[in-house]
Amino acid sequence: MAIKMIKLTEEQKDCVKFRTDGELLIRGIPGSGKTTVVLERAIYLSINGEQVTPGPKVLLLTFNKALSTYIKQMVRASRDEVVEAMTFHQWGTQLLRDSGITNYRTISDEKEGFVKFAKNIIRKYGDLILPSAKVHGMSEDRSLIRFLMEEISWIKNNEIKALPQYLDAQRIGRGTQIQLTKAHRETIFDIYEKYQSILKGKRCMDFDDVALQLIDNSERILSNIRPNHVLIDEAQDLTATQLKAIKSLTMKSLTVAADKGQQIYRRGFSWKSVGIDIRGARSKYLGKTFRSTKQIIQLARSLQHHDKQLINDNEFLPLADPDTEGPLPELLISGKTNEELKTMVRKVRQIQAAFPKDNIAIIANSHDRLEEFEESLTEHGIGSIYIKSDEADFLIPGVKLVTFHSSKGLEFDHVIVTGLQEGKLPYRTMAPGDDYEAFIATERKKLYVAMTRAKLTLTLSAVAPISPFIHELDINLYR
Ligand SMILES: Nc1ncnc2c1ncn2[C@@H]1O[C@H](COP(=O)(O)OP(=O)(O)OP(=O)(O)O)[C@@H](O)[C@H]1O
Repeated sequence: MAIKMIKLTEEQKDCVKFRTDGELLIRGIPGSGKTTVVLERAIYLSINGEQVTPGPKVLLLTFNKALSTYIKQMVRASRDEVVEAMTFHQWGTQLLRDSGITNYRTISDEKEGFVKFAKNIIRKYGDLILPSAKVHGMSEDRSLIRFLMEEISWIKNNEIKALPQYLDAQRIGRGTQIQLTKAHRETIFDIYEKYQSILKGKRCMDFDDVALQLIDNSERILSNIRPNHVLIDEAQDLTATQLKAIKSLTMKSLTVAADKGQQIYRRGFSWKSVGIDIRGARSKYLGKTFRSTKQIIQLARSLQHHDKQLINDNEFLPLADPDTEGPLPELLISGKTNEELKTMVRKVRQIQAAFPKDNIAIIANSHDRLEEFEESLTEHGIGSIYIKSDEADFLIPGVKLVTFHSSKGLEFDHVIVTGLQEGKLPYRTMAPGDDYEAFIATERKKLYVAMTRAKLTLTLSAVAPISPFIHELDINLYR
C-alpha cells in the first residue's frame, strides 16, 4: 500500500471520484489498490464532500491497530492532508464516552474468567443442562467455557435480547456439531444474562458490546460528533453489528473496501443485511494486483483453489496474473522448531545481502514465537521492529516481526511466513461447536493473506511434521 505518486487506473479513479453520498463497495483482490483508493477517496471527500454535521468530515476506520498506524504513517509521509484513521473499537468507545452513554472499560482476556464465574453462579441455582462441547486437546471444562464464550458473542452479534428470540433462533454460522435443545438454550441464556450483569457490576463491557451499545443508543449519540464521510478498509473482517453501527451513524457517505478471500475472522453477513446498498454502480471491482509478482500470485492461487466454498461464492474474486515477474517462492523445511530460528537468521542475512534497502517481514503464529525470532536476530546482530505497538515504524527499511492477523492490509518487499507445521497451521484445536470445514477455510485464508503481503520474494518456512497446507500448494510453483 502506498500513496506515493501513483497513476491510478480508470477503475480506481471511478472509485475515488464516485458520488459523495450513499454507499460505495470496493471489492478487489490482494494488492489491487483498495487501501490506495480508500486513501485517495478520503482526501477527495475532505475537499469535495459535503459537511452536514460539525463532526469529523472524513473518518477512516480499520479493523486492527497495525493497519490504522500504517495508514496514518503513509499519509503523513506523502501528503499534507490529515486523514483521521482509527480502529472501530477506538472510535466506538470514544463516541460512547463523549455522548455520556458509557465510559466502561473494555475487557478481552478477562472474558473467559467472567464467563466461568457466571456459569458457576448459575450452577448454584440447580443442575446445569448444557451440551457436551469437548474438543480434542482441551479439557472438558475449558471446552465448555470456550463454547459459551463463542455462543454469547453470537447472541450479541445477532442482537438477541430476550429468551424467546434465542429459543427460536436458527444459530446460523454456529456449525452443526453441537445441537442445542430448549433446555440447553435456557441455561445458556441464564449464563449470558448473568455474565452481562457481572460485567455491568464491574463497569466493564466486552468487544461485542461496543457495537451493540452504539446501535441501541444511536439516538443518544450527539449529532455534532457523528462523522460525515466514513471509509472502512478490510471491512470483510468487521462484524455485522459493527457495520450496522457505522452505517447508522454515518451522515453522508460510506465507502467500504473488502475482499472475502481475505476474511480471517468468521463473519456471516450480507451487505444488504447490514443495510449497505451496493446495487448497480455502487459496487466496484478491482481485478489487477500491483503488489506481488506473477510467481507469488500463482502460488497463492494454487492454495486458494482448495477453498471450494469460496470459489463457488458469487462474491469470489479470481486472482489474475500480474505482469511483473520475480523469483520462484522458496520452501524451507526445518526438522525442529529450534532449527527454524537458525534457518530464519540465515534467510534474513541472505536477503539483506542482496537487497540492503528493502524491508523484510517475518510472519508468525504467536507473539511468543515472534519474541523468539527477535531474540535470535538480536544475538546475530540483526535489528528488527516488532509490529505490536501503535508506534511501530513501518516505513523504515529492515526486519519487521508481525503475526498472521496483524499482517492484514500491510505489504513488504520480502515475506517469510513461518511456523508451517502440523498442529500450528491449521491450529490443532478449533473452537468447540465450530464447523470443521469453515475452520480449515479460515486457517487457509490466514496463510493466503500472509503470502500475498509479499512484493518481490516469498519464503515459506515449514517445520516437520509440515502443515497440510504445504501439500495443497502446486509443487511446480515453488522451489
Ligand atoms: N494504479 C496503480 N499503479 C501502481 N501501483 C499501484 C496502483 N494502485 C495501487 N498500487 C500499489 O499496489 C500496492 C497494493 O495496493 P493496496 O495496498 O492499496 O492494495 P489492497 O487492495 O488494499 O491490498 P490488500 O487487500 O492485499 O491489503 C501498493 O504498493 C500500491 O502503492
